[in-house]
Amino acid sequence: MIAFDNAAYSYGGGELLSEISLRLAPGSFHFLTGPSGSGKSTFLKLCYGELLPTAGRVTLFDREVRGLSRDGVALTRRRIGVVHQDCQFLDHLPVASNVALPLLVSGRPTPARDLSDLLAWVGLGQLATALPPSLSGGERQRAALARAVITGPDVILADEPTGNLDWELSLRLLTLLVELNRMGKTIVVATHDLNLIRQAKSQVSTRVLRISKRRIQLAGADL
Ligand SMILES: Nc1ncnc2c1ncn2[C@@H]1O[C@H](COP(=O)(O)OP(=O)(O)OP(=O)(O)O)[C@@H](O)[C@H]1O
Repeated sequence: MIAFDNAAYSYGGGELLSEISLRLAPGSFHFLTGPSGSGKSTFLKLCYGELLPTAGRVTLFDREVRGLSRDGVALTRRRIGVVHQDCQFLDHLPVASNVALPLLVSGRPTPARDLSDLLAWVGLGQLATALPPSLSGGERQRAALARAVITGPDVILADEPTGNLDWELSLRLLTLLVELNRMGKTIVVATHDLNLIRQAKSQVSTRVLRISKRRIQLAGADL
């Protein structure tokens, strides 16, 4: 589904990520860990074609990203939902409209029933008409997750989705990610939170990737 073959990335200085070769299989659940500044966000950006590898190959859904046209990249991105750490919303639009925005932008209809089901699933049914500035941190993250999945993506990438949440809210978000994985979605979560990873491991089969010295390795079972 997403494959790296000897891929590397450099922002212009030395290589930040080197010799990355891995496969994210359909339906897999991966965590990505590593020190601050080691390249976790950069790796996720390579996973959705926001960045192109500066060496080697990244293949998304059997198409090498470097060979994709601009439209090809846009179409590919529709199959990938991204939850950013610092999720941004259009503050003058209610939560429901913000969540539905990706469908609007891609010219697809938003069945009202689907939208209300999705908001209920993330626990925001009562806040559909609220404006984003009134949401708590946990509510914002769940709205961001709803927005990332409304297009029915095959892959969900989440960058420190629980970074600003307390443990209880982190668990709630994790439960939603686990449910998505059980529906067959491929999940990649960048996180510093080893407790979150341990908790996930008790619920679902996950693999942990760790960035160390510019390489990405499968972490041991010692988490
Ligand atoms: N657009 C950019 N131009 C130049 N350098 C960048 C750019 N984006 C990130 N970097 C640098 O690349 C390195 C890795 O950044 P990245 O955000 O991928 O790390 P991270 O592991 O996600 O960090 P954190 O855990 O702190 O979020 C950092 O040193 C960062 O300053």
